[in-house]
Amino acid sequence: MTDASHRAAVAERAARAGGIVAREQFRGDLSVESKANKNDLVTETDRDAQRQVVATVLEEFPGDRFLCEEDLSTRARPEADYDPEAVDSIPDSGSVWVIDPIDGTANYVRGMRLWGTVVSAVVDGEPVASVTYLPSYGDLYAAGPESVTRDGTQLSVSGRTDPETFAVAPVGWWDRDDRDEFGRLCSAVGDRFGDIRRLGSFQATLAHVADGALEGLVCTRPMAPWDTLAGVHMIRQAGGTVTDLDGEPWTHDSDSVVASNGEAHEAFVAAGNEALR
Ligand SMILES: O=P(O)(O)OC[C@H]1O[C@](O)(COP(=O)(O)O)[C@@H](O)[C@@H]1O
Ligand SMILES: [Mg+2]
Repeated sequence: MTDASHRAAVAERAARAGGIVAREQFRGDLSVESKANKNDLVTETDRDAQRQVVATVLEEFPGDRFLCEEDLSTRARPEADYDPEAVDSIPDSGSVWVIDPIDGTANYVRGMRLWGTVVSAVVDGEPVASVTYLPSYGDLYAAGPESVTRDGTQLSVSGRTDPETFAVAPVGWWDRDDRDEFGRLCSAVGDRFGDIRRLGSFQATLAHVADGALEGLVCTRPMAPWDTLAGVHMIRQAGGTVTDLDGEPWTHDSDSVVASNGEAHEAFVAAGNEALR
């Protein structure tokens, strides 16, 4: 087994393990707190699921580093041999695991099924394996070095070529003072494409570009690697295109995300830039 395939297997096992913890508490009696604002939510379950993901990874890769959405200050598990080492950005060299224990916490809290547990294994700055597990749907997306699958079936992006038939997601959310940017983005997307979706989980939206359900998405804001990295990797393995608003290939420190099936990518870039004007 190569190091990459070992990491891919562990990413899948860890995402499943964390997702099962979250699924057990879904629609239960949740303890909900807000973080940066009233609508930026975290539950105790986010932390429980993250602990499970981290503990599963540490069983196979003790000493590896982690970039996680939630605080990593507590031990992975009481009897763990290692305190996990947290980093706050993706290092250029060495390995790191990027984790969002529940992407779509607002959906989760509302009892809506679209949320996922997301794990990427990154080596020398690049993802070698990414998994998005959507426990309430039972779907597991997994990207390795050469392909991406959903529940074992290989994926490719949508084959549609006519933008007037595209379904496109304007992604992200804004502070109240900047919210007209979202309005402009919806308008710019509506002017160019057939239909709009906003799903409440960035990683699920990216997975749906990889599986061809959506033709693309536009996010005009900087997002964290746990919101983006796994799904960007999936779209590339499915044959799609992912850039920033300058049309340059997306990297984990890009300040925007434009993802498409590769058809009319310039129209997606134009929609994002129009929203910023
Ligand atoms: O697709 P939408 O509705 O724009 O939602 C995107 C939002 O979903 C999220 O990916 C949800 O993330 P968390 O639940 O992990 O906080 C946000 O990062 C992002 O703002
Ligand atoms: Mg989250």
